[in-house]
Amino acid sequence: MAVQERQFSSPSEAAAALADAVSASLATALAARERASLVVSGGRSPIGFFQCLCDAELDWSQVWITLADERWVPDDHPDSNAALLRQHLLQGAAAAAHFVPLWNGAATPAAAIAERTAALAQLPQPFDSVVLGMGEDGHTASLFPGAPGLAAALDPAGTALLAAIDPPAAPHPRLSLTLKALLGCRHIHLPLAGASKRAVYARALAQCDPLQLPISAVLCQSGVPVTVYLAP
Ligand SMILES: O=C(O)[C@H](O)[C@@H](O)[C@H](O)[C@H](O)COP(=O)(O)O
Repeated sequence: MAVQERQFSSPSEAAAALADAVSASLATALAARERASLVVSGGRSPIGFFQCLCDAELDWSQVWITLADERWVPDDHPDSNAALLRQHLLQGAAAAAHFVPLWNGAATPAAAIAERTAALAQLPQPFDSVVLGMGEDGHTASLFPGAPGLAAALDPAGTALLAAIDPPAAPHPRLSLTLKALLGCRHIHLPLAGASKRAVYARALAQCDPLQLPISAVLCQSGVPVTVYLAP
């Protein structure tokens, strides 16, 4: 396993440390390769991290950003992850970054896969950093337990970068990066706050059964280093 744990006394301390680590990974990438890439998750918990990261002193005009997953709603909908990013990350210095959204206005996530797969080629790959989240059902990105197509989206030998997912118990159809795409990176960061998420994380590490707790697919692999930022 390639998991390193870091403990923090509050979610805001964890968010600041995560922003420092991601900005250092982007600075290293820019020094070595001219362009850098970053994949981030939506949901509620990354807002503090986004607000710290957007002020980082980087040549943001050479940074390409996309999402680990998107809810299939217009990009001005309150549940849109793209809207969240525009509001909290693509601000200040980071407004100069190139954002490659997953939502493209197609009727369904499945109908968007071919065109958005081509769009993802704009990002330098492997991605420099992937920042994931985790739900209390063990989903990460939009790889939800019990969703039709989950096994294919979790296949490390699969070739697809995107999967259309209908979460059994969460709102909106989704377009998600597959496990293959998420692992195509130099480093994965996973911030986790609260006792319930910590308990799910401990089970996922112990059981390593991705169909039950999809985050296990990230935690129980050894190809890509994973840093977990734990906060109360
Ligand atoms: O669009 C999404 O819903 C996400 O990308 C998802 O994978 C998220 O990271 C987790 O559900 C955690 O969400 P919270 O941060 O809201 O707890």
